[in-house]
Amino acid sequence: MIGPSILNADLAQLCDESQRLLDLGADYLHLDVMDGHFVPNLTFGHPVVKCLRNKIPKAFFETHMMVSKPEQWIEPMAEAKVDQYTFHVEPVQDVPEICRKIKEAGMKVGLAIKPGTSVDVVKDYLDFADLVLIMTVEPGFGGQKFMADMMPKVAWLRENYPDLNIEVDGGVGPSTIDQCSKAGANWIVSGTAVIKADDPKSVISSLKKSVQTAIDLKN
Ligand SMILES: O=C(CO)[C@@H](O)[C@H](O)COP(=O)(O)O
Ligand SMILES: [Fe+2]
Repeated sequence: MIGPSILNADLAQLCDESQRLLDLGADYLHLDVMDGHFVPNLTFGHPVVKCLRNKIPKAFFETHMMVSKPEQWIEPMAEAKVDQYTFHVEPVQDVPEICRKIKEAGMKVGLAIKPGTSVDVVKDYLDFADLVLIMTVEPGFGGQKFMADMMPKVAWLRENYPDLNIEVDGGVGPSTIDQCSKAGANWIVSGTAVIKADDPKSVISSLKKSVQTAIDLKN
């Protein structure tokens, strides 16, 4: 599954850019929501996601919630018809409670961890989650360098939870995808590498091929 991040796209053309990426083979849209508090950057929130949903009724929307109070945005994002609510566990006291509220609101649950957070932190919550997002850059900005030293987290999760959806996000593109897919990631976020490519369709298809090849080799 390949989900482009539109963070580094022309946000004045959010709808056209999103539709273009879906038409070029993207499986879902990864929407980066930042509150200027959990991360030192601001993007957009549920009003924009809702408008985008009105224009793109069918695609799978994942919101990557880089926010200090993820509980605050569950209802508005559900109203905006978000499919998957992926939040960072670092600022949260009661992770199972947030997971329960997300599910109750009708969305899938993603648990995200920053590079400095051990994968042990999520292991007690996997029964409540549909996906774990391993950040491969410090959250906050697109276009950063991929952190290969996050791959042991992915590999450990894949080894111990063969059916878990594992997403990587940050600096992933044609030159780094093989490390991710070999470690066991099956949901791939790619921003700059897709958006800035001369041929985004072939980038999306090469990312997919790498993931599929790794899955085939394991089976
Ligand atoms: O969540 C984030 C950054 O915080 C990501 O979704 C990036 O925006 C992906 O962009 P690239 O690193 O692929 O350019
Ligand atoms: Fe993201």
